[in-house]
Amino acid sequence: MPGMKMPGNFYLVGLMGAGKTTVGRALARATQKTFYDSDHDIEARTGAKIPVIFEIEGESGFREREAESIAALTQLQGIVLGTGGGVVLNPNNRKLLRRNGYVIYLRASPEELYARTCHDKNRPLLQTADPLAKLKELYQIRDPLYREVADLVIDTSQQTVNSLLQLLLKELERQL
Ligand SMILES: Nc1ncnc2c1ncn2[C@@H]1O[C@H](COP(=O)(O)OP(=O)(O)OP(=O)(O)O)[C@@H](O)[C@H]1O
Ligand SMILES: O=C(O)C1=C[C@@H](O)[C@@H](O)[C@H](O)C1
Ligand SMILES: [Mg+2]
Repeated sequence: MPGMKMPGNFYLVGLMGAGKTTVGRALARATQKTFYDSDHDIEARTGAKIPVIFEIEGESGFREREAESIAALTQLQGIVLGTGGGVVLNPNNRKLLRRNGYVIYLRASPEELYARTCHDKNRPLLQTADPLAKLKELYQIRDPLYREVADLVIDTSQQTVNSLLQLLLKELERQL
């Protein structure tokens, strides 16, 4: 289904490694929308990489910047937005996402997320002695919040990025 035109915005939520950036880019291409990534937007606005922002301003400083970025990006039309894994912690972010777009939760188990992220050092929250335990803890806290904002929950287990894209397009076509 190349070049399928669909109305509105698509917002992708989920934990680190869920595929928000990867699947988001592919979805934008397929639906002729512009892709944005809130993590990249924060880095561009700040002029610093996420690990550096965490180091200097702590997680709370990062969350303030993230809220500003979400407020700006949810004013845009015709976009696919890949969000940061912690975006749903802020109630105002949740409200903005729900109001302004169709929210897709890319779900994966902590074990799978660990396998996808363990070679990558760009996620400060996973720079701990036991990243799998951290992912399990984040999953417990956040899975209900992702579900709360989601219009659609997609299980990404045992799926390639391309098969996920096909599944998403089929589901979106059915629902919209
Ligand atoms: N369904 C999938 N199957 C296998 N690997 C995947 C899948 N989705 C994503 N990946 C891989 O997992 C890694 C993390 O994906 P990606 O960066 O898109 O996640 P993210 O949700 O944007 O994470 P973050 O919240 O940290 O930005 C990438 O190397 C990507 O290629
Ligand atoms: O899950 C999280 O809290 C985060 C996920 C990443 O996307 C980044 O937004 C940052 O590393 C924090
Ligand atoms: Mg990402």
